[in-house]
Amino acid sequence: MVVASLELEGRGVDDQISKSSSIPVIDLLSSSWKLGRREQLVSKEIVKASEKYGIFKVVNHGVGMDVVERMEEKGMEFFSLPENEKHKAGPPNPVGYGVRSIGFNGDMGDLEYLLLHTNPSSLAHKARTICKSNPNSFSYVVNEYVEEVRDLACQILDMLALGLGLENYQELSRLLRDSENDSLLRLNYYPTSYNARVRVGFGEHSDPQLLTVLRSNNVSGLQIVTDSFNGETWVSIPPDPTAFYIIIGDVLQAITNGRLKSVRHRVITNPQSSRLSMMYFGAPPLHAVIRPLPEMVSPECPRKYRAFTWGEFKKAMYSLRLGYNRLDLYRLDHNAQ
Ligand SMILES: C=C1C[C@]23C[C@@]1(O)CC[C@H]2[C@@]12CC[C@H](O)[C@@](C)(C(=O)O1)[C@H]2[C@@H]3C(=O)O
Ligand SMILES: O=C(O)CCC(=O)C(=O)O
Ligand SMILES: [Fe+2]
Repeated sequence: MVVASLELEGRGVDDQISKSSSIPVIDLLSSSWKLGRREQLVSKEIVKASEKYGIFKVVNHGVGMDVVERMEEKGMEFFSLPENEKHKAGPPNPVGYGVRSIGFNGDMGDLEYLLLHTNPSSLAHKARTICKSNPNSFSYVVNEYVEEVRDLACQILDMLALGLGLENYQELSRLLRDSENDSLLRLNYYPTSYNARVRVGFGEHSDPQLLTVLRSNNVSGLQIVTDSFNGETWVSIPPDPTAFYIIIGDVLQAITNGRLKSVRHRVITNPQSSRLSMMYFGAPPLHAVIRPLPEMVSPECPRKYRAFTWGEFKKAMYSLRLGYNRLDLYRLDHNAQ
């Protein structure tokens, strides 16, 4: 495993000091999917990174840079439209175009965004309001991007299953391959911070789904929380437009009985440049039942979460603030705490 150094930021939002640290870099080229010895080792590294940090960077990921660039171009084309045109694709209920307001419960951030369902027919419908001049070309570019990042997400899930010693290595990825999967694509555009002041672009939260595949332009802003000797510390994740960051979500934490961590993260705005990020949130079908897998439960590690459907979790999530620790609602020892 290669270890990348995280850049040292001066003072973060609210004068919190963010420290330098390191997060793992996984090289997928060395693990062409064959279940050989080398692949088993990489799988173990992915598990370790997901347990310790809940985030890691993937290089040599196999997603075509031309596909990534086409998606970024379409995104920028959209955010460059006049305000009144963009608003025709809003409000986000929950998908669509949004400005500053995040979710339905009063959360605000310094950004504009476009949230899309990855289901091709839902996307084709929305594309008519997003790109009136050429909806087919917009849907084509999004579908092409989603297919490639979904394949990457599935490869990571297969390797996680292998590294965790699950009986069926496709146990996790089948949830994203299901035609009824509820995955989303989000494009976030953070303008340069006004008055050179660093502001919250997207507040602290964990991602609710199985995992997130994140790619951004070469502008910093993403930070994660790590536990340190004097409490919690914000650590900056350096941007790398040629790579993807994989972020573990709440559902994967529940399925693995708390072994993999859904990392809390946020975005701060950049005083010099605007940031464009693209996130694929890999989610199961609404009816999928989420519960700790039997392989993850033992007398030493008793079951931590009760069973719930993704639909049930999603309903709760939309009724809660961004920063709420929603998995707490499903903890079996919740009332005892
Ligand atoms: C405040 C909210 C926005 C959010 C739904 C929620 O009620 C709580 C979770 C938020 C989040 C965070 C990760 C993703 O960006 C997102 C699309 C998701 O699935 O959960 C957002 C939701 C959103 O913006 O609609
Ligand atoms: O924009 C980013 O870089 C991350 C945003 C994020 O965490 C989210 O949309 O859930
Ligand atoms: Fe997130």
